[in-house]
Amino acid sequence: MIEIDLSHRLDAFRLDVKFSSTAQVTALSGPSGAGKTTILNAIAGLIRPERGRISVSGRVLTDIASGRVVPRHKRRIGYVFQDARLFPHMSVLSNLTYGRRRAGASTPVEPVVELLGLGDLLKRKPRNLSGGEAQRVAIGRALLADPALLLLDEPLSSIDEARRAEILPFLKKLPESAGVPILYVSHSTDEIAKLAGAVIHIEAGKVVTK
Ligand SMILES: Nc1ncnc2c1ncn2[C@@H]1O[C@H](COP(=O)(O)OP(=O)(O)OP(=O)(O)O)[C@@H](O)[C@H]1O
Repeated sequence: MIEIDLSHRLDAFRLDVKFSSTAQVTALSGPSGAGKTTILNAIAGLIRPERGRISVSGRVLTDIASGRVVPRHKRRIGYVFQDARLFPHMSVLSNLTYGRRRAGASTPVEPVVELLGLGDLLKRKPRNLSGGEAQRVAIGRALLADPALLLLDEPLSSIDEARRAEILPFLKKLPESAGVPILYVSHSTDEIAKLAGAVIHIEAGKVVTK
């Protein structure tokens, strides 16, 4: 269960949202500039909202009123950005185990490699991966840090149609096989229909009921 109630201002932009979800995959949809990434950044602890409360699976990560703001490295939030942001000098395997070492997690590597179909890629450098493969590695790296919630910010937006079809099945089976709920930003109604159990629609910094 994720419970979000926050307000934040970025210059002229005002975010005021309240929602909760018990779905395994929750989609955040809405037009460009609506505030979706700002919500993910607040959950990940990259920004401190002016007001509000964020809890994930009963654990309070942010509660401005009581002064509780868990530092980002202790949040157990996996964050996968639009571009994979892998370490270019490291092999796929080193990229995968980096998050795990950093989080002090002991998640076994093999099931994640299998789940995401990375077995043949482990020795490669990121420059030798397709966009879809790189995103799968980024998701694997986030999963191996044993997150309580996985944030995916349009993970397929920089990937062409053919490669999207390649990665969608992996995303679909992720919550059940990895046991990690997902909050997923997407503009694509098709993707949302295929993946999400709940949809939160954001427009101009507010939750809109459709
Ligand atoms: N650091 C910042 N300073 C000022 N305004 C910002 C800053 N970051 C974002 N904004 C503004 O806040 C609003 C929300 O941005 P945000 O990135 O959360 O939207 P989004 O819904 O994720 O958009 P997109 O789908 O295009 O990624 C936008 O109007 C954006 O211009």
